Parts: sequence; structure tokens; C-alpha cells
Amino acid sequence: MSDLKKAGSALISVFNKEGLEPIVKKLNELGITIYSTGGTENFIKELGIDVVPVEDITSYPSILGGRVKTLHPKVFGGILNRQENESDVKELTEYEIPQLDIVIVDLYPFEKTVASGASEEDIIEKIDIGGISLIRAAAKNFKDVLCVSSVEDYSDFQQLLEEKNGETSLADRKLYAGKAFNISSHYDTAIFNYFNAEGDIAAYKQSIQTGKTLRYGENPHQKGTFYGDFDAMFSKLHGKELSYNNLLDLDAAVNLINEFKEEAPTFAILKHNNACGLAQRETLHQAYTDALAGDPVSAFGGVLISNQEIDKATAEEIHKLFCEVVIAPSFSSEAEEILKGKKNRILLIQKETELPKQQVRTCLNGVLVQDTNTKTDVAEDLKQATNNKPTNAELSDLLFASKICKHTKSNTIVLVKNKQLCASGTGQTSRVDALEQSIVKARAFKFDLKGAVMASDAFFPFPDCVEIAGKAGISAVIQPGGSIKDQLSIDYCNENNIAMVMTGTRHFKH
Ligand SMILES: NC(=O)c1ncn([C@@H]2O[C@H](COP(=O)(O)O)[C@@H](O)[C@H]2O)c1NC=O
Repeated sequence: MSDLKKAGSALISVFNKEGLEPIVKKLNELGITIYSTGGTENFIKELGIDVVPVEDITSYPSILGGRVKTLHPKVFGGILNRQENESDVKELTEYEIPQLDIVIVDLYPFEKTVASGASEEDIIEKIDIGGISLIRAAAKNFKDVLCVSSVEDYSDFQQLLEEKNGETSLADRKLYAGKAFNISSHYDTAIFNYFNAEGDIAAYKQSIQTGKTLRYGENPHQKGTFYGDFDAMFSKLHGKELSYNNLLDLDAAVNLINEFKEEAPTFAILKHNNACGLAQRETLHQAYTDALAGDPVSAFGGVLISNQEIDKATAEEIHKLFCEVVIAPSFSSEAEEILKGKKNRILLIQKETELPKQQVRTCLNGVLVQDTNTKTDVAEDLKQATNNKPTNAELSDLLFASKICKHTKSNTIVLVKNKQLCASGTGQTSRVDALEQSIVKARAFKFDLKGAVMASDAFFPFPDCVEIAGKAGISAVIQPGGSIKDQLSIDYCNENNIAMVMTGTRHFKH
């Protein structure tokens, strides 16, 4: 037996009338009776198309300022009846309930209203009750009813009407039911999160309606998907598909470069989510050259990000390097042309967007959620711990190093000289290891550490780090402070002419 059903009627109740016209025209052409609510009814009438007011079904006006218009047994009976069930069909006749085969609903814009900063009263009025009930009822009864719950589905639905002349298959109806529950659950999640803005209720709900299957996860034997709106953050100009690992690097890169947003030309090179090169200079070309000099070995296959438009001169330098991704607020047309010279190289324009206020990661059998670390250490935060005061140049390098430190995996030590990352120790199990790694790396790339500064993401539990740093020529240190043995580190610095400032803020990153 064919599971195709010919629709004879449709109930339409939409907030946003845009895109509805061709659908209404097609339904009318197919001889489908259209029922509708107030505003939608007027819209359809103005198109010169016959429409039956929903009040003709309910024999009730819309009441309470529109809070109750479709919430009526005759409307829900028309949607929820099982056509295979004899007693349901009998009841339809007994109570004069019209069968409703198609339900088209577009909900009140709750999230947009919240985002607009509207008053609580306005927000509450945008909690759609009738519409969400129509969607749930129609989707539940997908065996008999097709539910269109989003403007996004209008063009597919239009095509369906055209191809099948008003007939729908069970598979079509079930697919649309799934989409409908995607809409209704997303809507309710947004409402819950509005009511639980203070987090008083210990429940975590997130709903992301857009996702992209990636070629694979972190490794080729793992499946991977990105749930998020990539296009809201970037415009892709060129290059191959982004991978799972590219996306992780992008996340690290934009978070890092945002620290230098309003500053002089700054260029960063990242590998495995850590900066392996970063410099700030008068020209972007120089910033790139000096970022690369930080670690030209690690830069191979890296992700590059700039806080300024990439110009021709910088692009010509970048073009000599094999790199996966180049991100910038914009590219000059010559730079774009040059960088497109490698087929796979990904070029991205970073749009002006806010980053999420919370960070989420899986943990054990659940998730860990925390506020994003938005604290950037500034001069006013600093407490001078030593007799020696850092010079102005050292102070600006210390704050510069502290910003990099905040975005480097713990334990980390970052060494900076003249607004250039000399080296960092990343993701080490001891702070001494992190420091020694950074010194070895800096020396390997011919940095003279005399007069360089050191940033540490957390306090020094022992004076060993300042001792090693002092012997390497480091002249100033920035760290949170707070160890019971702080004084031992301070004493060593005082005895060896090293300036130390404390921020009072730890910047672990795991
Ligand atoms: N109260 C009800 O019975 C009801 N029934 C449908 N709606 C919503 O009313 C809107 C359409 O209203 P109109 O056709 O009057 O412009 C749609 O967003 C629909 O989801 C309702 N409103 C919200 O709860």
C-alpha cells in the first residue's frame, strides 16, 4: 500500500510572513483549503487568496491579546486525530472538527527579542504557546500530518508541493517532524536559559542548530563534527576544507589576537593551539618577520593570524612559508592574489564578533562549564614585589608576555624581549621544565636573553625558576604571586637586580 497522502487542508499561523507568498499560492492552486490566524489571515487575503479564519473552526475570537487563538480542542482535534482509528474519525464528525493535513508555523522571535535588550514584559509575550503546541501536535501525528516549522524549510516544502502535487509520503512527514522537534527543543532551551540566567537551577542546556560533519576528528580514525556558526565568525576566501585540528587552532588564534586588537601591527603564528611566534612592530611586514624568527621550525604548517589587514609586502613573505591557515580582518587585493597562489592554503577574514562568555568541555560523564578568562593584566593590577622597579620598556614587555602566557597551555613560561616572543615552554608538568624548555628554544634561535622578561601563568612554588632565569639573563618577571614561599623568590631577585611584579591573577589554561 502506498503511504502517500493527499493534503486537503492546511493551517497557517506565522509570525514572519516573508517567504510565505509562493507557498500560499501553490496550496491554493492545488485546491487545498487554508485556515489561518489574524495577521496571517490578513496577509493571505491581501494576496487575493481564499482563507478561512481559525475562528470559524473554534467559534471563539482570539482572546487575551492573542495569547489564546488556536488553543482549542477543535484545532488540536483536527491535527491529532489518527485517521486509521475509527473512533477518532467518528469523533471528528460528531464534533464537526475539520481534518488538518498540513500545519505551517513560524514562532514568535523569542531569542531575537531577548538579544534586543527588550523589557521582561516584552520578552514574556514572545514566549509562543499556541504555535509551539501546534508544532508539537503536528509533529507527533506525522503519520497523518506534515509540519513546516521554519522559514528555512519553505523552499524545500515548495519543491515538495510542486513535485508531488500536494501529496506527501510518510518519510517526508517523519523528516519534517524531526525538524519540528529540533525547532521546538531549541526554542524551549532558549526560554530555559533566559529563566536560568543566574544559574540557580543546576542544569545545563545548550542547543546549536547548525552543524558540519568534518572529514574526521582529531585523528583519521575518529569521527568529528563542528556544531556552531562558522560563517558568523569568518568569511572563507580560499583553500581546502577546515579540519577538526584547524578549528581548534582557529579558536586559540582568535582568542590570542583579540588581546592585541587595538594595538600596533601584531602577528602571531600558532601550532597545536600555542603561539610559537608573535611580534608587534611598526609595520605588519616586520611583525610577521619577527614572529617567524621566534621559531621558524615550528611555523611550518602553522596557523597565522594578524590584527591588521595583510598587505602585499607581508603576503609575499608569508607565501614563502608552508602554512595551513592565514587569518586577518582583511586582505589587500594584491595580498589576496599572492596568498591564493597555493591551492590548499586557507584564507579567512575574521569578522567582528563577540566570543562566547562561557567555555564548555566534556569531563567524565558530563561537561565542565566555566566563565571565559576575560581578565587581561594591566599596569594598574601590578604590585611591585622587589626593590627594583621594572623600566618602562620592561613593563610593557611584561604585560605583553602576560597576554601570551594567558593563551598558552599550562604549565607555561613565556620569554619576551622588545615585544617579540623569544620562546615559551608549553604544557609542561613542572614550571622548571617549562622554563628550561623556553631557554633552550630561545637560544636555539639565537636570542640573547640578557634583558628579556619572563611571564609565568602561576606562582613559583620555590625560588628555583627565578634562579635559572637570573642565570640566563632575565631582568624582569611577572607572575601572579601567592605562594607561601614567594619571599624566597623575591629575595633572590633583590640580590640579583631582577625586578618582579605580581598580578594577583593566575592564568592556567588546560
Ligand atoms: N495563542 C495561540 O493560540 C497562538 N496560536 C498561534 N500563535 C502564534 O501566532 C503567530 C501568528 O499570529 P498572526 O497570524 O496573528 O500574525 C505565530 O507566531 C504563531 O506561532 C499563537 N500565539 C502564541 O502563543
